Amino acid sequence: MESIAFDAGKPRDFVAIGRLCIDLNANEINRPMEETMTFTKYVGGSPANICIGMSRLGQSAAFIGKVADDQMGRFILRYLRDNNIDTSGVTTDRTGAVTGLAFTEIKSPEECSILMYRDNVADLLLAPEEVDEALIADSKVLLVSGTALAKSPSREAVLLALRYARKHGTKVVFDIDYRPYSWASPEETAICYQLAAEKSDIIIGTREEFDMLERFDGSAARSDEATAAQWFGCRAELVVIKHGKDGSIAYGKDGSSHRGAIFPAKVIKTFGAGDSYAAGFLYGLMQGWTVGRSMAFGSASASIVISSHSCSDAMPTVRQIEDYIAASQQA
Ligand SMILES: Nc1ncnc2c1ncn2[C@@H]1O[C@H](COP(=O)(O)OP(=O)(O)O)[C@@H](O)[C@H]1O
Ligand SMILES: O=C(O)C[C@@H](O)[C@H](O)C(=O)COP(=O)(O)O
Repeated sequence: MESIAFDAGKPRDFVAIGRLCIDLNANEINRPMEETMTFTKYVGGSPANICIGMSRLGQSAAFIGKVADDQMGRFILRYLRDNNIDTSGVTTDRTGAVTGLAFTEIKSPEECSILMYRDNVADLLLAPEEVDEALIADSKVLLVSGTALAKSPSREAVLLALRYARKHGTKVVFDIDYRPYSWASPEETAICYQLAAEKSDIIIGTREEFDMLERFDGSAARSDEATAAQWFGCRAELVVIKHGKDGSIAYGKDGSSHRGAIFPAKVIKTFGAGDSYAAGFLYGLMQGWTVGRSMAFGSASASIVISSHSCSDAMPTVRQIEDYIAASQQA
């Protein structure tokens, strides 16, 4: 498969559904959390990061989600608007729910972890009746974050969004985005993930995330080929499996496969790699580029973000990625 066709007649490029949160990234890096005293606040949440990435790349983007009725919620809304993202699909909670927080621990470039505070979070209170059908109908791509399936009513909201996408010919990109602390059990996770994966055109995840999704589908150690074949039996036309610093592999329904190499990076922290990769990769696909070229663009985007302190705020422009690729080719 060389490239993917999107509905050129739709006015908006991209809409994402899922969580809008706050990242608090350790300022004193290369230390355990116990010894970290100060943090910098950024907008976070994997689908928010990808949406910001798409907007930085010049794509018209919108978000469907829910924020808390507090200073953090207002900060998120303002940041999205400042980044040219249509927030008409973002509602504000009125029940006293809070904004999800992700404190990041940067012990070393290889050893990063995230401490999440996600009790009573507003993002998981998005209700089906708050999903704007027209926003999905008017967008070429709907990006679904798997974490939004973790609880009702957000779970039903996402399933309805998938239905709207199908009805209106909007391509669905499913980013598995597994965050264990959001889920009651691995069994619940696998079953909900399957409901979304079987309705998706492009599925992106790490090997570990696909293993979670395919928990009931055979042996523990599944090959990437077996994973791709399973989802081609449903609706998928492209399955992308990410392998950290070992790069990525994309399988096309036509039997093709493409390996994505990595670009050198002065790694500060590894989180944000997947989100920036997704933004760069999807941007490439939406330009009609080949899968291979789109993967390279995504990998370079990831290297820029992991060499930076934030995820959302560090999302690069097309020019930055092109310059990064050119510089690494000269080195
Ligand atoms: N240490 C690294 N150096 C350079 N690129 C990296 C590194 N880690 C990840 N990447 C890039 O980011 C992509 C996604 O990273 P990965 O860690 O697999 O996803 P996630 O962040 O979702 O777990 C990889 O395919 C690769 O292109
Ligand atoms: O997704 C979150 O809630 C936290 C993110 O904002 C965070 O920065 C992160 O973990 C990024 O995830 P990744 O791109 O999958 O590494």
